[in-house]
Amino acid sequence: MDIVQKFENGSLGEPIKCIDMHTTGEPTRIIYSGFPRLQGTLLEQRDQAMTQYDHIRKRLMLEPRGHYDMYGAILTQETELVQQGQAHIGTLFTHNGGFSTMCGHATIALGRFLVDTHDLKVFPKRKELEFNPTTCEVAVNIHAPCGLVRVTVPTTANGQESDPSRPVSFLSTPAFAAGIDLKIPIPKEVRWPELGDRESITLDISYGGAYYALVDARELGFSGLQKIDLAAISNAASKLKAYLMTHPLVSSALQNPEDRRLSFLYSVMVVDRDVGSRPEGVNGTETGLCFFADDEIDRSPTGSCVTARMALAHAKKLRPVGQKWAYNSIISNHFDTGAFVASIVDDNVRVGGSKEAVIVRVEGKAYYTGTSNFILEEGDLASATGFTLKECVQ
Ligand SMILES: O=C(O)[C@H]1NCC[C@@H]1O
Repeated sequence: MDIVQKFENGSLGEPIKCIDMHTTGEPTRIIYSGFPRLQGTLLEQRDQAMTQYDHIRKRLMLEPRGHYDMYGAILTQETELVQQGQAHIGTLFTHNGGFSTMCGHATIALGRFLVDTHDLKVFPKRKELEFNPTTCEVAVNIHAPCGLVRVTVPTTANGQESDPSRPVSFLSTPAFAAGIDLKIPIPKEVRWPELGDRESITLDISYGGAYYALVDARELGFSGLQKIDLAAISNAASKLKAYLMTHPLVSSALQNPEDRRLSFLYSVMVVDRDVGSRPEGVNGTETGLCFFADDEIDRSPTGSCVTARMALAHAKKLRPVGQKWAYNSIISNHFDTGAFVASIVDDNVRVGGSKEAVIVRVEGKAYYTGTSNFILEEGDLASATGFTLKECVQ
C-alpha cells in the first residue's frame, strides 16, 4: 500500500498529533492527541509524565523529530481546576530536559490554538469560551502546573477565529521576588574566563510560575547583549546555573509556599537594561537571554520570566502598577518582531497566606508553522527515545 495512504488510514499505528507554532521564534509543539492519558491533579499528572512517559517527551522534543531547543505543550482535558469550572483545559509544558511549570510564550500560542480549534474531541470546553463582541476577544482559562492562567485572545468579529494581527495577552499566576541583591561568591572551579578577577557576583531570584536567577550581562563580565559571543555567554550561564543549584542562599530563596514541586531553579536569565525595541506607550525596555532547562536557549522574551522581572522591579520599587515595560529577546531585536509588553495589574495579592505578590499582564504574538503526525516504526532504536547530538559525543 502507498505510504501516504498508510499514514492517512492509521495502519502505521496511532500517531501522536501535533500543531507547531512559534512566538517570537520560540517553538511550541502543541501535542493534542495520542499522548497517554494522565491521572490525578495537574501536578500529579506532571509527576506521572516525568516518571512513566519521559521517553515519549524525548521522542517528541529531541532529534530526529525535534531539536535541542524544542519546546512543547501537552494538552490535558481533565484537571482539578477544569472539574471545578475555573479552567477550560489543562496543559503540561515540556522541553529538552523535562517538564516545566509555566511558560508564557507557549501560553500565547495556546491561546490562539484553543480559539481556532472547534473540534470538541480536542477541546471539549471550546463551546464554553466567552466572546466579548465589543472588543472582539475570547477569554480562555488555562490550568498550568503553576496555577490558573487567564488568557485573552483577539478574534475576528464573530469570535470564531483568532486575529493574528493583535497580540494575545495573559494574566500570570501570583509572582514575587524571592531573593534580592544576593551576593554569590564564585569559587575558582566555577569561574569562566570573562569573569576576570571578580570573586563574587550579585543577582536576584524571582518567581513568575517558575524560578529565575536574574543577572546583568556586565555582572558576568560581558559588555551587554547587543553583540554576543553566544558560546562564551552560554558557557558562563551553564556554569553559573549548575553552581547556583547547590548554593544555600539560592536554595533558601527557592522555597515555594504553595507546592514543593514548584521549588526549583528553572533558568538563568541574562539581562541588558535599556536595550531593545521600545513600542509606543511603554516606559522602558530591556533585552534578555534566557538559559533554561538543560542549557536550552529561549528565542522569545520568556513570558514567565517577564512576569518574574516585573515582580522583581515592583519589589525594588521601580515598577508601579499600570506602568508598561517592553521585554525583548535576541530574535525580537534581530527581526524587529515586537517585544513582549507587560504591566502589573494587581499588587494586592498574597501567596501561601503571607508572601506579597503581584499579577502581571503579558502580551505577545504567536503564529502557526505546521502540523506533524509522529509514529514509531518497529526496530527504530535511534528515534524511539530521541537523542541530542551533544549527548552522543560526550
Ligand atoms: O515564555 C516562557 O515563559 C518560556 N519560554 C521558554 C522558557 C519559558 O518556559
